[in-house]
Amino acid sequence: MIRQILGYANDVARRGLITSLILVVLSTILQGIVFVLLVPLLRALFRDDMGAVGQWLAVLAAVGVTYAVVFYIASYKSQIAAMDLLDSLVTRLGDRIVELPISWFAVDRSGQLSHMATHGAMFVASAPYAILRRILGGFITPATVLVGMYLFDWRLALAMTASVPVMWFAFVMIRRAMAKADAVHAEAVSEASNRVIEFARMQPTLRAAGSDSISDRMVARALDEQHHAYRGMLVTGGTGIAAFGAVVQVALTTVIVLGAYLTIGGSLDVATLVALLVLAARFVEPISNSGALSGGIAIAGTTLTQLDELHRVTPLPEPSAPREPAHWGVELDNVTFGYGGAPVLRGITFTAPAGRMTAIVGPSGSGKTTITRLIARFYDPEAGTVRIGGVPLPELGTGAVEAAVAPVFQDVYLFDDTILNNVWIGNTELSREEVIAAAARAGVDEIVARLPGGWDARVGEGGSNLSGGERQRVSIARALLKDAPVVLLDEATSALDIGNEMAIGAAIDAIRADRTLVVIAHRLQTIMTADRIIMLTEHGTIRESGTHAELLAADGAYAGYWRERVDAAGWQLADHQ
Ligand SMILES: Nc1ncnc2c1ncn2[C@@H]1O[C@H](COP(=O)(O)OP(=O)(O)OP(=O)(O)O)[C@@H](O)[C@H]1O
Repeated sequence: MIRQILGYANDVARRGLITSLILVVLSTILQGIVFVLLVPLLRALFRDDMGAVGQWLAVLAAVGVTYAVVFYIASYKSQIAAMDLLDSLVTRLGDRIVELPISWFAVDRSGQLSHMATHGAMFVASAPYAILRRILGGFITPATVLVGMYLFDWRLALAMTASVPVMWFAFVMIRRAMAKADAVHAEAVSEASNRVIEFARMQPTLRAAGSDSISDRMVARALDEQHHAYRGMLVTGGTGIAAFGAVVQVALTTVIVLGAYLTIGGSLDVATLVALLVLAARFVEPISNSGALSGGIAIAGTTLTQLDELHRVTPLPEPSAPREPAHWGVELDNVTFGYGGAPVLRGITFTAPAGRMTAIVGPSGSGKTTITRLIARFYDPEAGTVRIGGVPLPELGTGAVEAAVAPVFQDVYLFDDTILNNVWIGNTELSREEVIAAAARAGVDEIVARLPGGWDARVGEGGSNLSGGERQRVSIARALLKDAPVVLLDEATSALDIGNEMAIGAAIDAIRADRTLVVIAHRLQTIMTADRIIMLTEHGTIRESGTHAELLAADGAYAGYWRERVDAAGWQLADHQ
């Protein structure tokens, strides 16, 4: 475990941890010596040898004071090391999260991550100070006592030694049982956290569905399971501690019986027996205490295992020498992809040339969003190749793809910060004036004009103070600010008011002028003005592709789809062809 913890510690924390552990070992040895010194002291007392009593008392006081000083320094250093370790753990966790492939986040991990970053990291960081220190004491102090016991009576010392493997076995068994119970509990906690977060976020939907909705029941079940797992952990811990205590008491009783037998037989004097029994009690006491703490090691171990798992997630392959794209056109070449199951895209081939708008249309679930995820390299395809500027994405590298591509998705998440800062994260190197100018190109200035506080108005958690269309305008402004040569836009499906409609239309015109724009198009205006339309089937294949005019003239599936959309929107077809 120490090795595992050291693996996550930065240099400062590692040095602090090693120093404090050395001091802890030293203090526990000194504590053992203090106990051992009780034997000659007690023997001298029993024999009324006051000169020897004085001598041993002086030695005891000297070792005792040294122990107290070392113990104090060890505690102080351990606390500092714990704080450094916490820093280091949280930083490593953060660094790892930003390296993980985006696909890892497709499953909701918020509960697990928040638990790891808060309780888990704190438990691991304090484990060396609060738990290991005492567990080390529970082994090293008795070991020192045992060595001392051999100096006074080898037979009793041998009986004590014989009990060590039994106690060790009991200790390991409790730790294993606790580790298992805690792993179940940790999983239940993260599931319950996910459900509670979801429950809070989804309140408006849930209220509309009535109180006995599926989500209510899912939250209740997740909390029930967590309570059940917690009870299991308490029962396992309690039973383990009681069993361990019993083993320790049996060992002590054996030594008492053997000591009495030897004294009656005349081979051990009463003074030595009494002194050794005091020592035997000192031998078992730290062991008993450490048994109670073995569960703590198991709990810290669960978080360490989760951290290890996080570090084992295989990142997408990266090039040793990234290639430069020749242009910013995007190309899908015979791409097939599925989310671990049946393919959702099959043999997709098309190009989205630089400086053009390519619109993707098709029924719900046909794979439109998946295409944009593959271009942004959230995933690599199972077969076929995605290229930017003629270079396959794995040869370009994820960093270069992230720099070149600006995705504007429908589920835009805004930080609970000012509207200005929400645009600014698109490019933090620009000045406030430059950010405002870029944001105005996406029509964000109109939103700002209505908000009390203007550019410094807060947008609420997730952007809840803005409408869907307004959030998308902020997201488009981020993309404009990032000045990425490839923009992926998933147009809002919900009906937009005229202000949003016009602002987004104008922003699209600004983007397509000098960038590669791939749009999952829902607005009729976008579809008909696209340079090229790719129409998908519900099976994730391409049904038709071409310009709006070409596809209407072909009078195939697209022409039917277009007529339906126009009828639904109440457009006059003749006016818009
Ligand atoms: N993260 C995921 N894990 C597993 N399956 C997924 C995931 N995301 C999408 N899918 C599945 O892949 C298929 C294509 O989904 P995709 O979101 O790409 O379709 P779409 O055409 O964008 O749909 P819509 O128009 O409804 O947004 C669907 O069957 C969907 O259920």
